[in-house]
Amino acid sequence: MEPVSAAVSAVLPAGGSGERLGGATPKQFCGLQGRPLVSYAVRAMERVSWISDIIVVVSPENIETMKSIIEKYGHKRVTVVKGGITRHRSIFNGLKVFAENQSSNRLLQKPEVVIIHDAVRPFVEEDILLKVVTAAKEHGAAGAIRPLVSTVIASGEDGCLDHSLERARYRASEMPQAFLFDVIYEAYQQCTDHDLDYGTECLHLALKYCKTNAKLVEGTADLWKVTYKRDLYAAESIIKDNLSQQICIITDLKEAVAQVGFLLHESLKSQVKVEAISISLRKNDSHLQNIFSGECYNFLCINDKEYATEEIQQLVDMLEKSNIPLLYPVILILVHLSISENISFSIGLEELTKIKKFAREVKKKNILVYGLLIQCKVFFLP
Ligand SMILES: Nc1ccn([C@@H]2O[C@H](COP(=O)(O)OP(=O)(O)OP(=O)(O)O)[C@@H](O)[C@H]2O)c(=O)n1
Ligand SMILES: O=C(CO)[C@H](O)[C@H](O)COP(=O)(O)O
Repeated sequence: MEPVSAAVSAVLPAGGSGERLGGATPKQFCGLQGRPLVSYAVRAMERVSWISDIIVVVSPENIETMKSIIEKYGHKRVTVVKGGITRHRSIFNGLKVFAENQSSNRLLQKPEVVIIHDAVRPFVEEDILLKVVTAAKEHGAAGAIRPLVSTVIASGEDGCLDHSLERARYRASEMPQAFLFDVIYEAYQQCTDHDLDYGTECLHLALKYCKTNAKLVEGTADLWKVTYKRDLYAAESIIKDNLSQQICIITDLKEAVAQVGFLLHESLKSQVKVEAISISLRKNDSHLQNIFSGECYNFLCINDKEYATEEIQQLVDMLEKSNIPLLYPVILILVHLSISENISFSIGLEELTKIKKFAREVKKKNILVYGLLIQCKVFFLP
């Protein structure tokens, strides 16, 4: 991926009440796999190293809730800003922290490009963010689009069909969107109260007030906005699916063990995202740290040592020390590969008891340890 050659920050409006979803808790604070929806969107931004500040705009009564979410999930580079009564007013408040001195928030460094992304669209990836930011740098504004699912029609005053739009010509406007900061800030400053109270489209404000025709970028299907209750269930299923789709295979440097890891990698890679690393855990490898922060929750450690508890303990220590909170159960499968001429397992009862005890202990930390013994017999040809 080409590096981004502009200062970029992001504003995440999260100040709505989620009327269409219903219930007492606004949708951005609803838990998915035990973690609030807004935290997924913040995490998606935070993972992108070239985004400097992340502004989360929430209603005044939810400021403390948001601050505690930031604390609990260890979010970094986030500033919480008080929202307005409509989405446009919330976004405008978010932008102001880069342009105006305010009593409640310190003035932040103005970015060249600002991303605007609804906090209730949790699955935004770096590549689409990069596309809209690059296009915004060139065109002044850019936004993700999707094909329409249904035809848009207009009804007349009598409640009957007045006209319909040719579906193939129109697109649904989604998020993320990105703007040259000066363009979108100018548009918000110029726009009317009617725009702020009834408008739904930031790209439209840039066009109307700054004559900036946004570049439209084809987005992926999972950019949709959580709006109704069924969307929460869908989002939860996607999260579960993503978690089971990544595995990291760790082998030590011994040739036979590394070979097994390689073969496993080859056979799994068409089905799941596999990271295979061949390291000694003692080296506290930074690559492994990156895998943790990439939110991989499944690890397969293959070794041929008789006493692997020490190694698995190191992995657990590294997991705990990594910045990511252990939000879901981490699965650690310990494969003991015994390659010998004899059929008997070389791992002793004492070691098995130790592993069982260790597994019971770490289960309390949401880390599930499983053990597998594989005996390979070596045949020597005369
Ligand atoms: N006063 C508002 C209203 C909305 N939003 C945010 O804008 C995004 C998209 O808006 P929408 O899906 O319409 O959210 P709600 O307004 O909460 O939903 P509803 O219209 O069903 O009440 C959400 O992240 C929402 O929290 C905001 O920051 N401030
Ligand atoms: O899709 C969008 C941008 O075009 C917005 O997310 C959408 O307009 C928000 O509007 P509403 O609050 O009415 O759902």
